[in-house]
Amino acid sequence: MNNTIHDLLSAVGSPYANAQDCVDKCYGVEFSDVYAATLLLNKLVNFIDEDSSNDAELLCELFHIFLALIYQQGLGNSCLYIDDIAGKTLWLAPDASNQNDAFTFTHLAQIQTYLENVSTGLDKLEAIELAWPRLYTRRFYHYEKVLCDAVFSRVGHSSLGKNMSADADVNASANDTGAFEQTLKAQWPLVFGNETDILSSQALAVLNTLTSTFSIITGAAGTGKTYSVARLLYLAFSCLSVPPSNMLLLAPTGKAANRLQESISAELMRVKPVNDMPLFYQDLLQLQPLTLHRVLKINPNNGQAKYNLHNKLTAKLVVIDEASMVDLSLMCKLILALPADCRIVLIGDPNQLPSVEAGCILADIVRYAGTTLSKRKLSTCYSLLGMQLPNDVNDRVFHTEPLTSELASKNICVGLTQGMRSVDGINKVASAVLSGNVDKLIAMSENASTYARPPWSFVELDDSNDGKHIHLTGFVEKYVQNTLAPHFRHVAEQPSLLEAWNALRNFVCLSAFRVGAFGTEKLNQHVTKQLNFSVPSQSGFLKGQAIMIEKNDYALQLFNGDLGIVWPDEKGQFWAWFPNGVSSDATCHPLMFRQFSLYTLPQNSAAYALTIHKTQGSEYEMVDILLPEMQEKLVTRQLLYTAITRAKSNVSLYSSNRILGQTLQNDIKRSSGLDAMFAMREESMGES
Ligand SMILES: Nc1ncnc2c1ncn2[C@@H]1O[C@H](COP(=O)(O)OP(=O)(O)OP(=O)(O)O)[C@@H](O)[C@H]1O
Repeated sequence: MNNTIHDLLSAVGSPYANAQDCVDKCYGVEFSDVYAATLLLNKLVNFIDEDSSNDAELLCELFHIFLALIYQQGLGNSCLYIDDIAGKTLWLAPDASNQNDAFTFTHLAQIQTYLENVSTGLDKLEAIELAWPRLYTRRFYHYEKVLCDAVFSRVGHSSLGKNMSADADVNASANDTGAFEQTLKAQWPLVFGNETDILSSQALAVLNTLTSTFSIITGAAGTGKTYSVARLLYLAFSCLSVPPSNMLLLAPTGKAANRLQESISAELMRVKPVNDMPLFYQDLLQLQPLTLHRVLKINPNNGQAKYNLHNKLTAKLVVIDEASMVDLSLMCKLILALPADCRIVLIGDPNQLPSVEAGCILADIVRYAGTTLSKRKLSTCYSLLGMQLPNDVNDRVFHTEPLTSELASKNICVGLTQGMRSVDGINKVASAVLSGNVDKLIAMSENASTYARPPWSFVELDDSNDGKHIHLTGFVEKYVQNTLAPHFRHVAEQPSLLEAWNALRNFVCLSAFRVGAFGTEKLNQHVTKQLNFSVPSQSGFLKGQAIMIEKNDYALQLFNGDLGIVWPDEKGQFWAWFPNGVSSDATCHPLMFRQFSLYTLPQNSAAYALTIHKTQGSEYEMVDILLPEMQEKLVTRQLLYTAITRAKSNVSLYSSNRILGQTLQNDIKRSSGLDAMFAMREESMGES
């Protein structure tokens, strides 16, 4: 068998003349996908018997199965479900112009027979793992297995302090438990002062986390996740004796880590012991959130982590914020590098956009394990504080439905549901998006018409020329002229940097993409054009201009996605200013800025309008969302949900009915085998 893609493709009797032909005929497939699938097949033919290696139909089918696997991984799926492709046509162009293009797979039984015929070869290939009906590349199979092992090995061990347990079924040291309870009762008024009869979901989430080695706190934006984490850190030190030096606060991106620092220190300031500030408290305030890449010291050239299975991190408590953005491979690397007795806490909103790379770990675990606590766990939490479990305690934290899995009885996850920040209307709008309910979304907007500036408005754009709706053509120019340019003119007119920054952060215009008529590039160009002669400028930068960093610069501590503002110093010289979080020194202004020369900044761009992806993890008072004028598969309900939940007070969506309807139909469902692995593990535990 020859080694070139061209030869291999023709040898397997594929319908393609060469790799480019395959790319042209399989809509969405990239050259690298064809290359990877060809390499796999090329290797496999060395390990299979002569009959099979001469069976053109089998090889052609295998080539396309490998191609589908690589293609699915590129879309963020960790595996390929064979039953999802059997008998189906893949890669058909949207206009379906040429019926000969794309590929139709044979039926399930035939694929199963093919894979059985080459099963010995697949084993020898070592790059592929078949866990029928799932097909993986070995790497992703290994990642899911590591994660499954980590969850199961940890959830069996609810723990308090060093060797303690809150659960009745695990042996506890009475002395240690007593000391824990005593300190907890003493510290409780400081952290959850008014919760003396009924515990909120936040308090229960913190107590659950303190008594578990693996736990999750989920909730939409503003439900108090950070509020809970700050109190968890405080109690972990005071009640479990975990020193801040053994705590790791992690986030998936530098920007998310910066934001976490801002919000955590603000929350920690609120639980500050008033007159008698213990020394450790200063250390807690100094706790610097890091990215996962940074803490693991991942070599950007080869992806190898300095800290790993054989060289573990020193940590007793690890909190991973924005966990929905962490991909499978990175999470797996982190878990391998953590000591077995280290508590792992995942924080995030599983309904937001999943990670850019493959995986949807948070959503997978939460779906399988549920977000409610058992009544027994609730009683334990109340009794730790010497409180009685009320008869009418909020139902939502109980297991209200029959448990579907063993893992669901392990009290892994507490869901926070009450919005503490945004007006209630925004949470309802976000829920309607998640349930895909277009009519409800539009109706909610009509009901809101009595407000001066409604919490939610849907501004319908249309092509129909009926005179009733804003016309799609020319919309962007008008929008910039009437809304976006005046906003930034207002920012530039502010008397001080701080006021300009606050004005800038008050409002954001979000678009789904960079390119296209409704893309951020076009919007930014239009704003620059509008403001060019009416706002002071220096070296091509306008006063009050929003600026976004596009590349990490560890030396300058500026990270991809960091947002800053162009503003003059007292001598009139323009600089880029980036907020520095909240100062722990109460005498300083709460918001400090770091100042950078405009000439030495890492790669950056004007940021009058931002993509939704770039604002994941940020919040604004008011948000405008522009959906693209064309139907796009990547514009999904998760994307819209993420955009809407950036708003604290008001959100306006500009789109047509048709595009909105299609967006809500595009529901990201990533394939992963975690559910199946969890179920198999439970089954094997049941048997043993
Ligand atoms: N129990 C509470 N009592 C009073 N204020 C609260 C409570 N819980 C949260 N808050 C306040 O509500 C706001 C939002 O909370 P927080 O930032 O913790 O939410 P979040 O879920 O972390 O949001 P995001 O996902 O956007 O980071 C904060 O100002 C916080 O101080």
